[in-house]
Amino acid sequence: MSQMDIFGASQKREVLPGLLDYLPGFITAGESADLLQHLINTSPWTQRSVIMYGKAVLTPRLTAWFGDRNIDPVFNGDGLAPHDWTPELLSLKERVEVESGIEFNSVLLNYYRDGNDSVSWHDDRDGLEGRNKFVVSLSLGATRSFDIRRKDDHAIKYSIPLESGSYLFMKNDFQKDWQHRIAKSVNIIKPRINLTFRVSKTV
Ligand SMILES: O=C(O)CCC(=O)C(=O)O
Ligand SMILES: [Fe+2]
Repeated sequence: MSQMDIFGASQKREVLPGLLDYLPGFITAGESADLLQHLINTSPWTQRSVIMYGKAVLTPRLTAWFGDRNIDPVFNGDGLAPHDWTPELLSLKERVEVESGIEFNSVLLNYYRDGNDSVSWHDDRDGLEGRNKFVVSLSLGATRSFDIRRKDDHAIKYSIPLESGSYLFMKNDFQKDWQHRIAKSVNIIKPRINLTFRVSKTV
């Protein structure tokens, strides 16, 4: 898998023109470290299960979902309503809205305790509103590789290291044409939290 040349960038990089923008240092190192600890300690973490080959399997990561009160819980992995926004998450939401120009109504937190935690190939379309599924992803803590591949040709794939404090904007047809994952990485022992701001369907 080729490694994209995104090192040394201090401003927005168009990783895939019109589809994927990467902005390192969106949150400063100090604030990222504080937020990581705060979110680890205070978020209502749950481990979701998915049905695979007819059996319930625990997903290898912890999640917490926050959002507006009118969000349709049917589309959440465990069918539960999102938790109410916290002041910290609301302020991050406002910052990503200014940067992206999109108004979001929910955020999914994924907590990767170490390199054994992961998320397998998928796209982010379930439960999201609109034709184009715009998602902003913030990363805190350990750098993990964000792998992407084209749905119609899995040989077209890239790996983007998501640094602490970075902002990734998945826009236009990215979710329609590409899949993404965070693979396991045995030598990573530090935690990482990823926040994906979404426009979820409402009731
Ligand atoms: O952890 C990440 O960077 C990606 C998380 C993700 O793909 C998701 O929550 O849908
Ligand atoms: Fe995703």
